[in-house]
Amino acid sequence: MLTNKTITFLGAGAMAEAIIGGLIRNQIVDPHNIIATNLSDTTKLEKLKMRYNIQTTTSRTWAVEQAEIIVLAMKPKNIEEAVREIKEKVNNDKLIISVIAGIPSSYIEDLSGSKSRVVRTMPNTSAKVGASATAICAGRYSTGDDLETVSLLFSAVGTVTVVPEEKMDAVTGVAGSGPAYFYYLIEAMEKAAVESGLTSEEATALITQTVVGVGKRLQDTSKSSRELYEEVMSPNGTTEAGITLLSERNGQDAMHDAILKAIARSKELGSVFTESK
Ligand SMILES: NC(=O)C1=CN([C@@H]2O[C@H](COP(=O)(O)OP(=O)(O)OC[C@H]3O[C@@H](n4cnc5c(N)ncnc54)[C@H](O)[C@@H]3O)[C@@H](O)[C@H]2O)C=CC1
Ligand SMILES: O=C(O)[C@@H]1CCC=N1
Repeated sequence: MLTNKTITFLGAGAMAEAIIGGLIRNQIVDPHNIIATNLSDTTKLEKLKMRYNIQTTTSRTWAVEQAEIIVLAMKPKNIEEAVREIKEKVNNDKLIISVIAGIPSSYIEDLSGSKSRVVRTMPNTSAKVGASATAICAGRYSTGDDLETVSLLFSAVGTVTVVPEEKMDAVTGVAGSGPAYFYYLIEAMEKAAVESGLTSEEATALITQTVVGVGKRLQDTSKSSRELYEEVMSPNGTTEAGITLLSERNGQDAMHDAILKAIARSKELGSVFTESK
């Protein structure tokens, strides 16, 4: 095991489960050293206990008392209440990891009044299959060792890139939200495939492998994305017909603006907390 430290997940949703699964699968943490808790969904806690053999509890303050590492994995709207509830139980001995979009580390650092050691992170749902593109950044009081610990923990669910905190909103719009853009596109591809006579199973199999192939190709080449799609386009062929229509409808502009919008939303989520300081 990488660490014998007790890790408490405050928030037992999709992200928490993806990370817990990776940590256990890769034997980074003993399941008995993981505690998960949430607001009120005891059914979800029972499922996690059964599935991963971890500890679960409805007492959030107890869970925080036990922890050497606390992972904040609730929605941004719940962070204020969460902080209020655990404030008295947090001290500088505990490392706090946040996966929450938008929320600046400085807001969480002031949590204990004793300069909490915070590392802010942004994983994505591909953590579930060990393929997250996670970025992490150090807070003001976290140490080099803390960054290393978090890096090792998240290596269990994919790649880890260390960035300065001012880049975290961009990371969130691009990589945190990133999988959704692809799934959205795939939904449209499936619809067109079925309308054109493929069964849903045929469409899914073909599109899934196409996406896997694109990912592998990207990892394997130094060619630019433009070079790669131009490689697919034969003059006056099928791809050119499709790409021409996308260009006429400003498909790339829409995608570009969507990502900027997501980045702006990440900034907006955090601004409430920076302004109130
Ligand atoms: N879903 C995604 O693709 C990604 C999500 N994130 C971030 O992860 C966080 C969680 O997202 P999801 O797992 O999708 O949400 P979710 O809704 O699936 O889970 C949130 C969990 O937090 C719990 N919770 C709420 N308030 C709490 C409190 N005070 N104490 C303890 N638990 C509390 C809820 O009961 C629930 O179990 C969000 O802040 C999001 O920004 C980050 C990267 C990707
Ligand atoms: O949509 C969200 O706010 C979260 C953060 C990144 C992905 N999901």
